[in-house]
Amino acid sequence: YTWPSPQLDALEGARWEQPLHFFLRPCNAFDFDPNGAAAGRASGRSNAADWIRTAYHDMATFNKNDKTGGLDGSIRFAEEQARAENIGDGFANTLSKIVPFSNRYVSVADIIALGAVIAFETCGGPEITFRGGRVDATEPNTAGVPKPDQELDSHIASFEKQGFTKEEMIGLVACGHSFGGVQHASFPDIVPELNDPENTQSSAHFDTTPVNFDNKIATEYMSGTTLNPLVVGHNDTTNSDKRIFGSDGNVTMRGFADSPEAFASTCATLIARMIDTVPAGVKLTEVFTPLPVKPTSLDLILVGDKIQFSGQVRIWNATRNTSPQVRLLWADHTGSKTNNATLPFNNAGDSSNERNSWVVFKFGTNSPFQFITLDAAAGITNMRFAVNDKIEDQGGLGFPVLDDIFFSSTSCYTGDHENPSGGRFDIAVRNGANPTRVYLEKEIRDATGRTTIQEIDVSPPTTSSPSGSPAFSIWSYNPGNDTSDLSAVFTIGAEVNGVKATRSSIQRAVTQFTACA
Ligand code: HEM
Repeated sequence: YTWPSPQLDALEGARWEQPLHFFLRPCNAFDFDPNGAAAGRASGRSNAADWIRTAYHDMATFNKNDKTGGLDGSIRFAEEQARAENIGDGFANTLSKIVPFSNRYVSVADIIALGAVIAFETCGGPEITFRGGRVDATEPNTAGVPKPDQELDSHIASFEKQGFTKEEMIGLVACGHSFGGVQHASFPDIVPELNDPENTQSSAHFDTTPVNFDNKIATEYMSGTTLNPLVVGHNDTTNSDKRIFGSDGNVTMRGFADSPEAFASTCATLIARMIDTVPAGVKLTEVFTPLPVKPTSLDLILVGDKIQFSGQVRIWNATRNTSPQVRLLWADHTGSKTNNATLPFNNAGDSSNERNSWVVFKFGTNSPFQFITLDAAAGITNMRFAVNDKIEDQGGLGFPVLDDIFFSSTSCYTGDHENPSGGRFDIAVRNGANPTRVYLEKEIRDATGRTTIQEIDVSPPTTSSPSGSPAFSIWSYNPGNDTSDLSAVFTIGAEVNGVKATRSSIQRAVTQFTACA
């Protein structure tokens, strides 16, 4: 895709930089057992397994006939979690970790899908094709997640309704049950209390490698050594994996046991289909690859007749040792294309996950990084980067920068810095931009946990508005003593020629400016 796209930029970071993978380091990490982890013991459960099960249970309500249900974040509703088909605390645990990573561009449902993708990719599984754009349900879905005590025919019918054939059912269950196990607490009739100090949650595992993806779920099943509690459980009524795995005479499972590659590629296909099972009307994004060069966190602030410009640029597939030299070249409103600055390497900033590494160059954030100071009238219109002298400009398009509407350093707060009693947001609007509306955007969660944007109108200039550059006018918003606005962070939105758009990726609070004179 072409930068900038607020939604794809956010999804690209979440999907490829994978901040969620820190919760899966190591893959047996489990954050909800103070007696186990605190005492240095294995809990027998893992965040990774819970995330995969959460994605499946959110999706499994899909009804292909009327295209309702599916992966839409409805598992976050207490009413769904209270159903017998969703027994256990795995869903609440998962959501408490991953939902904070959802935002205006990445829905709760996208983050649930991504949690499963990242669990597979971090813990030995295949790469899974990911798209974004899922829409969060506003109410619980109809029940429909399979339970272990159902008969084979009803499982076949259930997967059929979810959009999967019998063979695909075998695959999907085997892929999921490559992780985790059955807990005593949720299924005391299937699993006894294990009294194992290295399995404090008493989870009877589906295979001998419960925190990693591999085909042991199939090899152990085929060789008859499996301890899978849904295959060799003492009560045959709940041996659903046994009925499902054997439902085609073991043809599918034998294939998985014979070929780890075939199992991995089948899982990549089926898990991708599972997470792309969404209700009618939802249009998923394209599949996107990591941008080789990606500007992020760009910020402009008007200071007198100058603009302080700061931001970052991420270089994909690089490490500290192979770090390139990066120069920023930019064009401005005077037509000059020769401005340039060499970007300092952020020493803290080479990062990696299980699969990728990248380096981040920062400019204009904290010492020792210097602001790039622009003449306010000249501003900036477009960036290019020279990476080891090779020009990166998205095939000639460059990286366009909107410098028409941004915060002015005359914004200020009154009273205590920690606890302001008042203040003013000043917004610089370039003469000629002619917005019909300028507003502050506050990201809030609605009553159902979805992120929405609250807009607060900013007033056009008055004669007493502080002046800085003759190229700009100042619009202002005074929150009075509204403590919710004085403690909040905002981006700026504007409507120009009937088109509404967010102007900056950086959120600012009134206390990020100086005290009012
Ligand atoms: C007929 C279909 C299925 C049945 C009856 C079934 C049943 C179960 C049961 C009883 C548990 C134990 C839960 C607990 O103790 O809290 C479990 C765990 C799990 N299931 Fe399934 N499952 C099915 C399909 C799937 C599918 C399709 C996936 C994913 C693709 C999946 C992923 C998981 C995972 C990862 C766990 C482990 C959770 C943990 O260790 O905390 N299951 N399943």
